[in-house]
Amino acid sequence: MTSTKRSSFGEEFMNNFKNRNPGEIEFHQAVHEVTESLLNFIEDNPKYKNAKILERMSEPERIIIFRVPWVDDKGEIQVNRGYRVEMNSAIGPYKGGLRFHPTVNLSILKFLAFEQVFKNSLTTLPMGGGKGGSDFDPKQKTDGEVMRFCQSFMTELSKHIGPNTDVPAGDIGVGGREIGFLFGQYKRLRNEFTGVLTGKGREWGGSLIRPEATGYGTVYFADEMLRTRNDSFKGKIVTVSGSGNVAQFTTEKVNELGGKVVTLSDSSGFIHDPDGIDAEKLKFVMRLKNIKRGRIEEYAKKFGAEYYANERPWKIKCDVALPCATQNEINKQEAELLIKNGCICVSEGANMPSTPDAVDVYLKNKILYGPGKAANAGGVSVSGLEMSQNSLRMSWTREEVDGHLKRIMQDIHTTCVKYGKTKDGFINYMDGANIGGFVKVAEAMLAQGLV
Ligand SMILES: NC(=O)C1=CN([C@@H]2O[C@H](COP(=O)(O)OP(=O)(O)OC[C@H]3O[C@@H](n4cnc5c(N)ncnc54)[C@H](O)[C@@H]3O)[C@@H](O)[C@H]2O)C=CC1
Ligand SMILES: O=C(O)CCC(=O)C(=O)O
Repeated sequence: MTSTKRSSFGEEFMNNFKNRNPGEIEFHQAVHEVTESLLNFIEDNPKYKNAKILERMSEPERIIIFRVPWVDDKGEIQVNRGYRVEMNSAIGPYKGGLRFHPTVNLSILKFLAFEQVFKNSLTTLPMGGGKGGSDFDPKQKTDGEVMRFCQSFMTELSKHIGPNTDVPAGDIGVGGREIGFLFGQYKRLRNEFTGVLTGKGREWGGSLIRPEATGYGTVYFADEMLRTRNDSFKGKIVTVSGSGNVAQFTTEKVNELGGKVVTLSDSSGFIHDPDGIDAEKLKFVMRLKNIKRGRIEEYAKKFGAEYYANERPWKIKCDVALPCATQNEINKQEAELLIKNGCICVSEGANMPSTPDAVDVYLKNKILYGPGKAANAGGVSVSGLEMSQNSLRMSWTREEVDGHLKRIMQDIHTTCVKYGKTKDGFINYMDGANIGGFVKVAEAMLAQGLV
């Protein structure tokens, strides 16, 4: 096959895809990245091309959009929009988080749901892909307001989900509090106590290690990558962005493995603490973010660290960078700065935090780059284990779940190496994750006929 033919398939596919999804730039970005990785593979395996697998995988099986009316503390009616994108169920029930954030729109949820399909396939567990959420902003809302919103959101969503159909979980703005309110309303409406959501509390069907899993997994994956160069976290300076669920447990695990985390951020700015964010300081961050729901700037005031308003942490010199906040939070200039300052490894706790030209910089410089769909798959993996425990009506110990998580992250790493190793020995984890995630879903779709 000539390279002209290869690129013309890609171009035609992307043009059609963009015409079908006008203006959805994040969705375009996610599909384009996967397509680039898959072009040669699909040309070499015409069964996938003939069955239009990529065309089908980039079209959601179903999208549900609904009105979410609720009453605020002043007695005023508020109206938000709710979504669930059910992307692909070839290898299991739809599975993926809910995001509550004012920026939520269809493009963002379709990109997240598309990524989730590949990620869930990589976990080795039987989970399809989906994602949902709302443009509701939980910031500065009281617990009562959040509860009323969640109850209204679930009143509609409950018609479309179920433990064998679609199992949502948390994402940005959706943590233990929100999952509790959502679960309570589902149970009340359906009169069923089932594993319809993951990330539940320990006492009511949740799994140990689920809160920690995404952050721990991101660090386990980075550790696996470092091992390929006979290296480890010992003595490494690490920059982390975000200060929510993923950032917190990423920091905890880096500390445990002997590295030093020197930054955290939120949407208002970042803090730099050259002495390191140790266990005591991390406890303060957890209280600040999970209970007080305050701003990261307060860390600087408490511990005398530097605070940089409206900036991101990538100008700080580091060995390892772990973006754990949101999409497109590292651009080309920032990626170049990371390399210039000696960064040797980027492992993505967030979904698609690096812009395409930032990824090009990592690959051109042959640093260790773990894309989100591989590096942050630990969260959904333990969600899968939560579903297994719910089905068995059993709870596994912390050690058991952590052992499974470690093994799954190692398996994902092995898959990336299998499909991503280039002739000169460099491991292109992006290609590896995209091809490795694709094959299992594509084979299932071929086996199940035209659905
Ligand atoms: N919670 C989970 O299990 C998983 C989460 N992820 C991804 O990890 C990332 C973080 O999610 P969580 O920690 O769960 O959410 P969270 O709501 O607990 O924390 C989000 C953090 O990102 C920061 N943030 C949000 N928007 C930002 C912006 N525009 N600029 C700078 N900072 C911003 C927030 O201030 C907060 O610190 C997201 O990309 C999410 O999709 C990926 C896999 C699983
Ligand atoms: O735990 C889950 O089901 C979903 C986690 C998630 O949303 C993600 O992996 O991005």
